[in-house]
Amino acid sequence: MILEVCNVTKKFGGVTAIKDTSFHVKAKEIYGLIGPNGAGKTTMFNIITGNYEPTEGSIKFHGQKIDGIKPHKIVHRGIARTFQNIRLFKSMTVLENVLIGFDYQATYSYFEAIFRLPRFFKEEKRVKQRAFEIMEVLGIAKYADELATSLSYGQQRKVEIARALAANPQLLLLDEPAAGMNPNETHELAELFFKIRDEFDITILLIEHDMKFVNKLCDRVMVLDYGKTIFEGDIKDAIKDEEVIKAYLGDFKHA
Ligand SMILES: Nc1ncnc2c1ncn2[C@@H]1O[C@H](COP(=O)(O)OP(=O)(O)OP(=O)(O)O)[C@@H](O)[C@H]1O
Repeated sequence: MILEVCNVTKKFGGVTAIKDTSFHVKAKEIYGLIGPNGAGKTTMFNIITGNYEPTEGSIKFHGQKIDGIKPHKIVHRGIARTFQNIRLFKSMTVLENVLIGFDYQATYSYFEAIFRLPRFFKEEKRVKQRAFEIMEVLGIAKYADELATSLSYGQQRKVEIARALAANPQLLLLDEPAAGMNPNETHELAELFFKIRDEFDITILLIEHDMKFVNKLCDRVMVLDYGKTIFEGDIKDAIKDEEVIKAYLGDFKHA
């Protein structure tokens, strides 16, 4: 088991955003976290990535407790994420944005960097090469020297995913990756995630509203409604589940 969410509750003052929720994700699975607006999905991501501490319960990654650990240390452990609203550096190129994801992995010292010693150059070359490999897989290498914000919305999402992959994660968390995309782009994105899972040998946990996309991509899902788990299991069963259909006001019919 790569990720175990155990009886997590998160309260913000009087608001209970997540209530006694548990689920687990297996290695190389594509797992969906779904539910209506305000259900607690992003809060769950923020707990897994160390941005929030759970009020109760715990998170285990490869069997080790990670709740209470700072976000940058969780990235070191092997969990990277993208955000609901694209967060790219506006004045940077696509390549520079991807390179940001590598920073913590630098093996040269501050001293070696200042004096531009050989290890610095060797490491810089290795990192740049890896950035191009990642951009190649995502089909954005041709835009390497363009300003990231000059790309289409769909391509910018890929830059964000490339940056997350640069951290060399074992678990990738994607917050509404298909938001704002047209059906063609969404179809292409689903294929890309299968490719990413296989080529980078990683597990994907994603939040998504587009049920067609979830149905195509996910092995299993967890459905939250007002912070409570209303379904956990196979996507094929989720789309037939009465309570899930009710919470989604029939959205699943289109899946
Ligand atoms: N930092 C915070 N302080 C106070 N309340 C918060 C905070 N973050 C989230 N909440 C509340 O927790 C609940 C769950 O919010 P959350 O953003 O996790 O939902 P969501 O399922 O991700 O929704 P959406 O699909 O709209 O992104 C909401 O009632 C929200 O207002």
